[in-house]
Amino acid sequence: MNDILAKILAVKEDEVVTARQIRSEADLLREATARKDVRGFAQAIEDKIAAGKPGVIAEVKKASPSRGVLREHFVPAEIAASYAAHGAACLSVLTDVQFFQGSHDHLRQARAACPLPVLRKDFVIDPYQVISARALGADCVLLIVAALEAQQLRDLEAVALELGMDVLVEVHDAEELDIALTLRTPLLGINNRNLRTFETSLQNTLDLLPRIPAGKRVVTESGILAPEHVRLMRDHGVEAFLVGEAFMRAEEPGAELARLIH
Ligand SMILES: O=P(O)(O)OC[C@@H](O)[C@@H](O)c1c[nH]c2ccccc12
Repeated sequence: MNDILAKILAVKEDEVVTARQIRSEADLLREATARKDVRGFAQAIEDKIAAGKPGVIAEVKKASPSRGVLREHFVPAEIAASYAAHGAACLSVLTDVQFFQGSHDHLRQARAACPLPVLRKDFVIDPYQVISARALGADCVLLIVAALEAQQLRDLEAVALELGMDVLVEVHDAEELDIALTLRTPLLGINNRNLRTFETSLQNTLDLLPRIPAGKRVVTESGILAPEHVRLMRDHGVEAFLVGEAFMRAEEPGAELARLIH
């Protein structure tokens, strides 16, 4: 497993060990449960779609391992406000430091600057990170099937739901999809990018669509760069999108969002 995902997961193991030494899980849990401010993430997407609009999860991401720095002028509060003003349903904020140049502060600042629900975008492998997400203010966590065993996925989902958060479960192929479908969450992300090779193809979403049962909300993730891409997906009944790079490269991220969905 000498791929980028394996490298990232090894770093996450270390991060969790260190974080636990600084602050106990019990202590963090007290902070997380004291917060009574969860914003409905899945609901915000459904509300957009019910109004005839695409549900866009707009990402706040300074850099990525495949693309390097995406945006020099990077002010999370400004970006979040711009997204909110231009019709985003939700935000996704990278909190990984080493590979995406994210931070906990990016999430706090973005969430404080707008009324939108926020996904903590990181590589979650341990309940500590789910609890930490809520303590930071996150309303949803990402669980990546390629990174976890089926039982771990179910356990992490249970922790998130217990804290009142939503879960976005991410798959890349049919095998991962079968595992994801054992979870309770309706939010099913299909990543068009392979996290091991970084190859990106929108066809990936289209290929998996016939396998999605009723009751699940498909979110197509990655590589959505142009209005034609949004149109192609909507023509196939996909109404929810997770978009980062296209917005981060634009001078005004929210204006680019509006351009992409009209
Ligand atoms: O920047 P893009 O190509 O629009 O992609 C956004 C999002 O899908 C991508 O950042 C992503 C999807 N799944 C992830 C898992 C970890 C880190 C990042 C991701």
